[in-house]
Amino acid sequence: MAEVVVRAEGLTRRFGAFTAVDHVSFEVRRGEIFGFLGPNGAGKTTTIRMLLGLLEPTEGRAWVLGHDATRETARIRPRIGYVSQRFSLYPDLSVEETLRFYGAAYGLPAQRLRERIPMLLERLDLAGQSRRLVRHLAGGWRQRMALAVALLHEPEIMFLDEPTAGMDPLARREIWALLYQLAERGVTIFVTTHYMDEAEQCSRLALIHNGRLLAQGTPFELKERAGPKGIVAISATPLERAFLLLRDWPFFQHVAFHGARIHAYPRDPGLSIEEIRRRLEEAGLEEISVEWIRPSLEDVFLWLVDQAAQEAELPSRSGGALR
Ligand SMILES: Nc1ncnc2c1ncn2[C@@H]1O[C@H](COP(=O)(O)OP(=O)(O)OP(=O)(O)O)[C@@H](O)[C@H]1O
Repeated sequence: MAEVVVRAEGLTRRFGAFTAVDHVSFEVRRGEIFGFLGPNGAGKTTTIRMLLGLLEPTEGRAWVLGHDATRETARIRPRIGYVSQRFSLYPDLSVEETLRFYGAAYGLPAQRLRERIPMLLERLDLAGQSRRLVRHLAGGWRQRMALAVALLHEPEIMFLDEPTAGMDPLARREIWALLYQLAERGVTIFVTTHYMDEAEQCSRLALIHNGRLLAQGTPFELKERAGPKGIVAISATPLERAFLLLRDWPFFQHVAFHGARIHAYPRDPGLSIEEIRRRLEEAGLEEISVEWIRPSLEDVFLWLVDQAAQEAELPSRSGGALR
């Protein structure tokens, strides 16, 4: 198994009485695309800031490349790259000038920059834009620029905080293709997202909500948690009535609308869907369809959030939606 390059143990950060990150533990291995998935306000940025040594943990510890993330930042920084949510670039510099500027600021030797800049422009498909001023670049291109800057010093780990926030689907896909290329070259990617389709593309995921890790594993493993048969998808008319009935029956631990259907997590994998159908019929519902399906990551996430809320008996704090 590949070496562990990021490790968090009970990482916790409080702001006054508010706990933004609550005893979070995970490991990231070299070459992985590790996704940190959670809605707005879940604690993703705060976790990254602790891993980067920008924020001190209130409790717990983290190690990056074997060094203490809080005390040994000087040894870590030259080996990692970071693209923050609110990175800023100089609008009056061209793409190539920007790379030269940051390369010099990082203290990279001129000869290394002469090799590195054309290679990055090529790899990030920026060669055609090299003379363009940053201020004339569209969002997706700016994001590539930010990636190129963060890659100048050949980092072993890239920390990316919602690198595709606000982008159109095509630009998002292109950024993800780049992340794959980087991972194939052995760069470890630690990426936060609230997009489910992006989470699907990660080698491993940690799901975070209200500062707590709800689960971690590969997308496949997380979906397998529902049990061997998966979950039950139900449609019926009227759908709202079916929802209220299903929610009150003891067969399911979590019931949620999913477009024009209802997705329900069975308490018992031996549940008979014929029985559910019969009960819906007896209740006078029409156009009934009941079947086993594989859950999506969104199903898994909503189920885990619901479970955590039930355990804590607290309403969910985070208003942010996952897409
Ligand atoms: N310096 C701070 N002082 C007080 N509260 C903070 C501070 N930084 C973050 N928080 C709070 O901690 C919680 C987690 O924030 P964080 O930015 O880590 O979430 P996130 O998952 O990255 O979400 P987003 O995608 O919106 O950035 C939020 O409720 C936020 O308001």
